[in-house]
Amino acid sequence: MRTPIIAGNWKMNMNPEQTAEFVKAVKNDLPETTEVESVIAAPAVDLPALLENAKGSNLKVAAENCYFEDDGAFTGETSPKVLKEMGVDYVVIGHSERRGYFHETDEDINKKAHAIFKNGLLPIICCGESLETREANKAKDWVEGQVTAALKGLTGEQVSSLVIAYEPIWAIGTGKTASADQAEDICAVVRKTVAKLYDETVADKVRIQYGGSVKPANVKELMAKKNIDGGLVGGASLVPESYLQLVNFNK
Ligand SMILES: O=C[C@H](O)COP(=O)(O)O
Repeated sequence: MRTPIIAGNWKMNMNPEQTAEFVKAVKNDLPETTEVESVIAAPAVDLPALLENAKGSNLKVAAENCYFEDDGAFTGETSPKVLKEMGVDYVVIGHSERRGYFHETDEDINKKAHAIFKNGLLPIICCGESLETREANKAKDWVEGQVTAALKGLTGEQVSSLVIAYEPIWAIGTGKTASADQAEDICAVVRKTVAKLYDETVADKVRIQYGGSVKPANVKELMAKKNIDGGLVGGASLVPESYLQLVNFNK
């Protein structure tokens, strides 16, 4: 009953010309949005090209980040209000690269989640542990803590509609995928955390993605798991053929 959601996260890898070419190459072979939601998260500078070329297709558009204020003196930031005006659907927040390189805190991520909802967008909230945390057997507590902090003050209705992406940091861009069982294990913790904070109905509705070296070769096995409703895909989302195999994983 949860619609699978496969989102490419391009990170800082494409320009507007490449964006336009990519969308032209995939737009006619995407599944119906009721069957699988196909999303691309692109850098802010590529969003106009992505939106323009995706018009009338089944491709949904995400920003890779935004600020938690709508406007003001915040040099270099991206307004969630303007993202909405442009026609963006989702905003990725709390990616481990933003937490690590740009020092984003749980509190920032929570403020962003509120700002995203205020503007009628939907967040894809990332969480995930480092190798050190996993080896110390603390991955479950860590992820539960991140999810709890990110959702603070959101309503059950809001949480039912958002997406949580579990991305173990040690599996990102390393070629080391968490095994389907390891991924399922923590995605189940994410759902249990939502049930504990809200209730079973909200937990049944929230969609949970796994991210970390997802590719056409492992997407089916991951998507077969009970608590995995999608993927947040970096490297393998940059090539049209590979992206199409990912979003059409069930064919
Ligand atoms: O947001 C996507 C993740 O960071 C995964 O990246 P990757 O598929 O290149 O490992």
